[in-house]
Amino acid sequence: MNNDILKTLYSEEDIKQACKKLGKQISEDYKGKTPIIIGVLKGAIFFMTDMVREMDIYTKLDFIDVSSYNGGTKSSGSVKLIKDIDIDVNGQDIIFMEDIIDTGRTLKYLKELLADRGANSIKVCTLMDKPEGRVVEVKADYVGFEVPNEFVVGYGLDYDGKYRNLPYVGVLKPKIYSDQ
Ligand SMILES: O=P(O)(O)OC[C@H]1O[C@H](OP(=O)(O)OP(=O)(O)O)[C@H](O)[C@@H]1O
Ligand code: HPA
Repeated sequence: MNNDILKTLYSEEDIKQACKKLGKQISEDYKGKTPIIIGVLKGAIFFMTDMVREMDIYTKLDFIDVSSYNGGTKSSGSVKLIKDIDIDVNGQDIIFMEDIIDTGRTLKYLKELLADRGANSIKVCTLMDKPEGRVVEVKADYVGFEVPNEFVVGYGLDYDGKYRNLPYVGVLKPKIYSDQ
């Protein structure tokens, strides 16, 4: 699997430092509160589990699964809800945990969904933000890295369902992609 990687963008150590910094910031911002941390499956699993252990506040955890990429590198344009959260978010403070914001479609859909359900506040924490990929306007509140306009894999992010278990974030060799 490692042989498919052209270059590393963020090492395990880079990611660890980013989680420490963001965890500290969120702990300060949410002091005295118990935010509901919602991990956006599947890509955010590693980031979420590392992040919550860097927070020194009470939290409640839940997960939502949406999909719009059908395995390749291009967004299908429509976001599909696959698994909903269990917690009632009415009046609650929400922090979405994302691995990446690219076109912004996933996040826009999720923010609207929970705003309709009466959440008190909705913020977004993402490991990576790809501003050049944006199709709809949406912003993250906590960002680990601003990434160039390349399709990245690893640390939860997949291409064709694979590479999520790479412990770092990288770019694949061009011959691996079948849709670029
Ligand atoms: O800003 P966008 O263009 O909407 O892209 C970002 C979303 O795309 C990926 O999820 P995907 O739908 O591929 O599901 P996955 O997390 O299960 O891989 C990623 O994990 C984000 O949730
Ligand atoms: O660059 C990316 N890599 C993996 N999954 C993604 N989903 C949106 N953008 C990306």
